[in-house]
Amino acid sequence: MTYQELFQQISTKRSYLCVGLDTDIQKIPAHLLKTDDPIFEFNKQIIDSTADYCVSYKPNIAFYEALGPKGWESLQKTVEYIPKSHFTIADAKRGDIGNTSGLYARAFFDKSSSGLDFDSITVAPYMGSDSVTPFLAFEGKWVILLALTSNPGSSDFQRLNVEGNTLFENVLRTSQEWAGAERMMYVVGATHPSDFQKIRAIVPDHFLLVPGVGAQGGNLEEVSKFGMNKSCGLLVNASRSIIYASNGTDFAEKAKQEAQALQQEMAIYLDKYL
Ligand SMILES: O=c1ccn([C@@H]2O[C@H](COP(=O)(O)O)[C@@H](O)[C@H]2O)c(=O)[nH]1
Repeated sequence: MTYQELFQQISTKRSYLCVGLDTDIQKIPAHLLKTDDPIFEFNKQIIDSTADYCVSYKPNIAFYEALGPKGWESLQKTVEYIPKSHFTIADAKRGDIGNTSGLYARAFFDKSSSGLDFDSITVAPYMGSDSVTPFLAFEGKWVILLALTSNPGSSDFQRLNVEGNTLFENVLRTSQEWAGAERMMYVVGATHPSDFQKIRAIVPDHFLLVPGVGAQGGNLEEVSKFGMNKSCGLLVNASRSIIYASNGTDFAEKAKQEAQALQQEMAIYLDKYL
């Protein structure tokens, strides 16, 4: 999916919501455990009930790889089930020496090799350019680079001063030499609302993937007010607050209500801040 196509989806849906598929076998409703593939059955019903209100899905790979081959199978079926109109994110936080990164890229982008065909993958920038560029060798695929993550430990390294700027600012500046806004996004946590203006000054055009709304307490209006650009430029993720809104037989209906409420709020901010 291209930058323009993503913006078109956002404009049509009046939503910049990304639903996080952090599907935990220990948290899904008991009645699904009787099915052949409870993880896929859960995801399928979540996707059916939320697709009208979001533009993206982000399976967090840890939840699937923790289950071994069965988990990878559920992941593959899930990615295939997501409508093509929705931007898919493998939240895998990969990155290694060049030849290894190339294989990670094949694992998530090359369907003929791995069975997976994500639009994008989250990548850690710590190992530098040669750890990131192999992902960009896959035409049309996106890298979403960790910049300022939502967790409390983000300040341990990401805010360290390096030659007058924080490390995350250096990540934002240097990585623009590797790819432009058409191929690269950045992770910026919703838990850092006061950093968005400074970040926008460095990356005015890029999309930001913003986790941390919902269970982590980030404020959607602040993120939207300070983070939006002329193409919206935001994909705001919520995982647990949507997919675990209920653990009963009504889980899909409750997830729909949560996703719809976020979409309705986003529609207001698109009018107000775009
Ligand atoms: O900085 C980051 C990067 C990734 N995440 C991931 O996003 C979701 C958030 O889930 P919630 O349930 O909405 O809190 C999860 O997959 C994280 O691993 C993040 O939270 N922060």
